[in-house]
Amino acid sequence: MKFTKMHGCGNDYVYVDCTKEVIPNISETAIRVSDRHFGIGSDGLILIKASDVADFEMDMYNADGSRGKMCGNGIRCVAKYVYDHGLTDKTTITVNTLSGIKTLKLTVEDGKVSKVRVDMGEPELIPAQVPVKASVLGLADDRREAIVAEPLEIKGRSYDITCVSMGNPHCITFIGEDVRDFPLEEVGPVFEKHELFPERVNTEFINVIDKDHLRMRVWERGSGETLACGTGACAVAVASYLNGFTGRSVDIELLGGHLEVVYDEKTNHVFMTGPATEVFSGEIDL
Ligand SMILES: N[C@@H](CCC[C@H](N)C(=O)O)C(=O)O
Repeated sequence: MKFTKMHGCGNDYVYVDCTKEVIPNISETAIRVSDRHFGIGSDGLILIKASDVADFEMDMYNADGSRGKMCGNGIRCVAKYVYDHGLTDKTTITVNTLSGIKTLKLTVEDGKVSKVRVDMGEPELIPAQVPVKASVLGLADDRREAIVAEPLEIKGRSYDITCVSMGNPHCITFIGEDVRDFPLEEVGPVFEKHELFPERVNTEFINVIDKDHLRMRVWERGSGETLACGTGACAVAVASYLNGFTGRSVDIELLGGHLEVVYDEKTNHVFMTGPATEVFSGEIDL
């Protein structure tokens, strides 16, 4: 299998051009290639496919082989791949995902994509759609209002949580201590598998730096701690705005870089801008 390793702010995936390759047993292949000791080493596997409804299709798998509906960092890298590898010469492209068609605007410098702006669509706030089982928090399961700053006890500590889907479920909590010192490995898996989240969850732990800046660490369902999460950053921008911590435009500092996110008032869409980087290409026997 020919592959290309790419990352967006350190959130790294193995990319396969499935307009040319056919992958057997995709979940097992994702587990195998993601292994950082016995495989290529990545947060998961992303297949780039032809599409009947958009310019391309993205099919993404986490490191544990589970399928993701959307990947914010991944989709920027898909855009870079298809442009830099000559699959398109368009600088505005559409990509179909399990959470709908996204439109991406590519910035090209010296013939290569350096930066991508993605229209991530509207955030989903209705608890049952995120999905979140609101009754676990003592709220009605058919509630239409967002879950914003509701207390949840995890390992003897109360966290105020806000729940947002950006095509995949996110639980956001703003904490007082420096996120860089937070025991994510202990706490992240407890959030991920909590009964509140019927499809597991991605959890973001956030410091508010000021009205325009946030610092974030993330525990992703299916991959554990990653250096960045694009859908997570978008969910965080929405959550921070709903909590009144920031305005509609924020710079988010992640362990692997920065993402700019705008929660647009007119369209109710979230726009994410960030880098995409190719690391190396290779070939692996499956
Ligand atoms: N890192 C991604 C999100 C990947 C999928 C996620 N772990 C899930 O299963 O929901 C991003 O950049 O958005």
